[in-house]
Amino acid sequence: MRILVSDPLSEQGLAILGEHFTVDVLTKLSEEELIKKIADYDALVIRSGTQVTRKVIEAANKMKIIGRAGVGVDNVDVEAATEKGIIVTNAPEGNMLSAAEHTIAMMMGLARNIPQANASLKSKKWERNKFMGVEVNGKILGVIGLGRIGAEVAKRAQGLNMNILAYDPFISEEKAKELGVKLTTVHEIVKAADFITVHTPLTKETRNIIDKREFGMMKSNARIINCARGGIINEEALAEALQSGRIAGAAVDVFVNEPPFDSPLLGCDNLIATPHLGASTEEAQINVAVSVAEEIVSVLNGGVAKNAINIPSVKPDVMAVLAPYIQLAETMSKACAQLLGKNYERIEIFYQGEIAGKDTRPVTVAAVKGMLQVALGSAVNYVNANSLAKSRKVEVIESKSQTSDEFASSIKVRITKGSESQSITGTVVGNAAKIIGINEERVDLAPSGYIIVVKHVNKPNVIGPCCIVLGKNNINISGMQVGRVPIGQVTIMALNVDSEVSDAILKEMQSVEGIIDAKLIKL
Ligand SMILES: NC(=O)C1=CN([C@@H]2O[C@H](COP(=O)(O)OP(=O)(O)OC[C@H]3O[C@@H](n4cnc5c(N)ncnc54)[C@H](O)[C@@H]3O)[C@@H](O)[C@H]2O)C=CC1
Ligand SMILES: O=C(O)C(=O)COP(=O)(O)O
Repeated sequence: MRILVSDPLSEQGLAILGEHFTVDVLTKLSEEELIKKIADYDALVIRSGTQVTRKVIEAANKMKIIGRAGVGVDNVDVEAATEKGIIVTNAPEGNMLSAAEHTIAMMMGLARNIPQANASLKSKKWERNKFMGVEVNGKILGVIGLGRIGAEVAKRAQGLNMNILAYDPFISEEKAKELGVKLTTVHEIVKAADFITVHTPLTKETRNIIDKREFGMMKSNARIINCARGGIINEEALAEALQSGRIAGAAVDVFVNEPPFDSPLLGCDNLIATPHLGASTEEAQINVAVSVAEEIVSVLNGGVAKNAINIPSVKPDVMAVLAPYIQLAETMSKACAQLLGKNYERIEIFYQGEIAGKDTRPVTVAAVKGMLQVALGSAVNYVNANSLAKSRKVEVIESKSQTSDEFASSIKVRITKGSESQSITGTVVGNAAKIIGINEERVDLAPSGYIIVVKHVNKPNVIGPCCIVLGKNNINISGMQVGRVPIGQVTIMALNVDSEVSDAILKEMQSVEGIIDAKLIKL
């Protein structure tokens, strides 16, 4: 397999990849060059320098995984990758401390005009009065985005005796309390803070979260820092606020366009800037490169992606419990879709018992995958199953009940088209998965191989002739389950058979008096 590394990656990461695959390091490729080359590769490793656009992804016909050696994936069209079934993964923790330290360094540099004073002295000037600074001690630091990096910045700033206000709609009061941080709104922060720092991803919601209006509310001695992503703070509004003296200064590591040679910010004396150096430490680069390389080795060898952004990822201990159910759910919905035999408009997955208390998202994705695979084959995988279901307008419904009947945990998959539906129930006993129900009938079947589901009237001389058809055609029956209903009523018989059964044989079975239908499920 071949890996393309299109941004600088540390030797340690390259060595891990090189042990398993052919690795090409080709940096600074244009979009056109990348499109031309990408079809040859099974995985792509990037940092912030490569734009992985929809066009690039459309050309990536062998690609299984895109690994971002760092945090931000705003340079990847994740939606396009998901539709194409490509895993997008990152290294969420490897550069967190470096980015937090850089933020603190930028704040201190900003407070004491260190870059400007350094440049002045090196041009043989001794301007002690010009570079009067401020202390950070006792000041208010507003943190917008209190995730991994935001929280590390808050902790370090507390060490400098700063008081922290934070805004993050996804952080609980409890977590904020644990960090000793007061949660409030963006507007309260911009009004009160002496220093403001942003640490969100760049999204629709966070783009321009600090704009002209927010600068209008700030104190005149406010200073603002962006070591997250260009565009979270509107660059034109920031340049105007700096040039007009509306605020005292800014420190910026990241820009809307990089390199930002046309940015109005570079002309502002009260701006200090670095060329996207937040993650540029020896330690961080080893961490992220090793993390992403190990992830790629795991995925391309059929293992799991721990840090995937576009598939539900769960902790390894939870995964150990879920794994047999993931396989079972996929098999059951594959069986169910074959029984229904037509396009479907809804899949329902009912979780009962202990499993209902777990994070069942990977099991649900597996059920959706199993159903779609019947029609779409290998074009569907864990990454694109949900998005394919959505684009085909198939509703996915999960429901849960923690009360269990005779099994500690069970799953029922029901697939519906109009007024017709089919359902299959299964469970895991020890490590063995089994199908315990087909529609309302109780069965006990291994969920593998070939199963013929025969709908018939419960009366004499139906099952025998039906089995004779199989025997006559040299099909061995390895297991049989018959639903228990009163004589004269309709029930099902499920037959495990050892080889494939042709349509002609199924037809012959259907012609037996009392047989209503006979369908083959291939698992
Ligand atoms: N300058 C550099 O070299 C580096 C920059 N970064 C950037 O730093 C940023 C933060 O990274 P992490 O802390 O690792 O990510 P994270 O995912 O741990 O934290 C992001 C936080 O932002 C919050 N958030 C999301 N939407 C929000 C909204 N609308 N308003 C307020 N908060 C919101 C989330 O709840 C989360 O707590 C990312 O943009 C990342 O790309 C990361 C590493 C290095
Ligand atoms: O990890 C991130 O989000 C970063 O911004 C670091 O970017 P880089 O890998 O240094 O191009």
